[in-house]
Amino acid sequence: MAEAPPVPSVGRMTQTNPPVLSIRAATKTYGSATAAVTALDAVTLDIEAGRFTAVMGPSGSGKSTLMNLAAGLDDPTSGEVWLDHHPLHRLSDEERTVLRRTHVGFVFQAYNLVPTLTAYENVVLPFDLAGRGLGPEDRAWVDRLMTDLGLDARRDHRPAELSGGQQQRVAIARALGSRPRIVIADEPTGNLDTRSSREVLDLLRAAVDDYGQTIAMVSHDPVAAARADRILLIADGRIVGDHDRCTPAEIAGLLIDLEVGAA
Ligand SMILES: Nc1ncnc2c1ncn2[C@@H]1O[C@H](COP(=O)(O)OP(=O)(O)OP(=O)(O)O)[C@@H](O)[C@H]1O
Repeated sequence: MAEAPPVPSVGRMTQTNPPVLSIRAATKTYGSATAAVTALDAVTLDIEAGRFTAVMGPSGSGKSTLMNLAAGLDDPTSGEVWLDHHPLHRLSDEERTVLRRTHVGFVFQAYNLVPTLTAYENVVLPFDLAGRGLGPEDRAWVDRLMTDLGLDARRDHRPAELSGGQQQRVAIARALGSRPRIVIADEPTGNLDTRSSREVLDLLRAAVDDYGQTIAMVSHDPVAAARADRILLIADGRIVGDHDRCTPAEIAGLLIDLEVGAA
């Protein structure tokens, strides 16, 4: 099976798990000539299996671009993106779509639930999209997720009949239901109040601790990022910091240093 080239021996010393995602010298440029914007600049990194990684950085620093490349939603201008040993940078759009359906779960700030489907139907939608039904094990897993996420009494409700926190829990159940190799969460608590945010972060943390899920989360919130095992800092399209678990205060300090450094 093909492999990503090894990551250069710099950065954190605590990496122990094999990578699910390997990005090598990935550059993404939008536009051309004088209007060209380098959104990502030769980024190299591994996202390890079974860990919760937070990606932080100022607005426009390249976080969404990085996540889009990681999920195969977009192509690097140059460089390599390997997802679970699949070279995304060499696949066609169609091949990437198929791989995404089986390998990637998404949680967005705006929930992105299908309004005409019930909570349960939304959760099992990835199985339908991937063209596979639910086996008995899948059913048991989805039922367990619905229970663990406190959604049993809301199974047959449509998104409009749910609170923001409940809708985000449905989105998390949908992302975890098909046991993807990686869950990509883009500001998952951005629209939630403090209590719902904490619940959502507890669930993401539990998915990593109890189910061995791999999660990469973009967030602006130091409290959210403090739940992660690793904090990646990005500025001007480059990784400028790579830290093991930090407190919210430490993360806030890192972000202030970034802003001050950029001023
Ligand atoms: N489709 C596009 N066309 C042109 N430029 C783009 C496009 N998408 C992103 N950019 C530019 O690339 C850079 C990185 O954008 P990106 O959305 O990745 O940043 P971000 O860190 O996610 O920002 P935010 O926190 O505000 O969401 C920005 O300068 C942005 O203007």
